[in-house]
Amino acid sequence: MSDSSRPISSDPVDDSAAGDPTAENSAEGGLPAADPIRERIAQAVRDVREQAPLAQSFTNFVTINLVANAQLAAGGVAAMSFLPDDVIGSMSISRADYVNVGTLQPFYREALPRIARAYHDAAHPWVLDPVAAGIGETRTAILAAFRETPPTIVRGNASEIIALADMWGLNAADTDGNATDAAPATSRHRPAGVESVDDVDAAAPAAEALARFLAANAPESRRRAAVAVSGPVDLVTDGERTFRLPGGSALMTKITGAGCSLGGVMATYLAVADPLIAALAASALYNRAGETAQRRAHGPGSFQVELLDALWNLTADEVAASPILPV
Ligand SMILES: Nc1ncnc2c1ncn2[C@@H]1O[C@H](COP(=O)(O)OP(=O)(O)O)[C@@H](O)[C@H]1O
Ligand SMILES: Cc1ncsc1CCOP(=O)(O)O
Ligand SMILES: [Mg+2]
Repeated sequence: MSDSSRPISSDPVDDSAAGDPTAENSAEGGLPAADPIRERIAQAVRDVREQAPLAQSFTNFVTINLVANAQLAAGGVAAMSFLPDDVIGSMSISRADYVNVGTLQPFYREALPRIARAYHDAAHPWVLDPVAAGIGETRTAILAAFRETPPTIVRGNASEIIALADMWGLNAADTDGNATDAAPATSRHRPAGVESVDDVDAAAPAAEALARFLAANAPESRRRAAVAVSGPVDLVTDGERTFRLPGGSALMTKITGAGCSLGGVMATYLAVADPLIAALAASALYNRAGETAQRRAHGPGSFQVELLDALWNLTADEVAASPILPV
């Protein structure tokens, strides 16, 4: 008996089933093929493969291996550390960093705000993955502290983005990106552990408010920022422009670390590109890679292997041609 809730393909590999992303783009009012954003995405993919930039990670210990392997497969270089002196000292060689609060230890409460302060003072670009935002006193204290020294990109699922915006006092009534003195330290909103309980579209106002806040409170030398919300259709915004990126595979929810490794790869792209392009490029790469992997996999195990191979094999033009729909 088959179980239709199991998103597992056992069909033979047929890459002709890949569809034509260009046709999907024009059918759905996507960015035109000649839009400069597409060329900048392709350039970011090529630059990472040519320059192999280091993007350092302070990440959770469930998915740390997949994060490193995904960064390598995208063409970057990985280094993982949990020591503030290591992370801060390596800022001179790491061109962008990735911070993920999935599995916290008590000492991270002091370490992570110190690292974020160092990033801010050095105008060092970084991606925050606010895994399980809204859950736990230590995580809430750390995420609340980041409001003073905000990241360049926030990447999370819909519930995490809503919870972080809520925690920082950036609800729909405060969408101008201004910091308020009276931000609540806690969030009323909670994901189900590391899983989202909200639709991506429900997170759009929070994502846009968050992106404006990040840009307005970034170090003076770089005032640009982005927020990427992942789900069946991803949403990427810099606070002024918002895009939907359909695609990917439901099997991405059946391995642990699809979101974390997407965040790590976003940091890799942030090493060579501005925040909006980095967020779009990584999201588009993951969507196309998820589709390729689903066609080839027979379940979650082979899916993870195929996902890494697809991150490696997709061409810059294939990534740039991915459906990107302005909202
Ligand atoms: N139902 C789905 N269909 C297609 N792609 C999905 C689906 N759910 C998640 N993805 C993709 O999986 C990756 C991780 O997203 P998500 O599961 O939302 O992150 P997280 O693991 O942080 O919750 C993203 O590339 C996203 O586009
Ligand atoms: C299962 C788990 N528990 C704490 S962090 C983590 C990994 C979350 O990974 P992702 O957000 O990419 O699904
Ligand atoms: Mg996640």
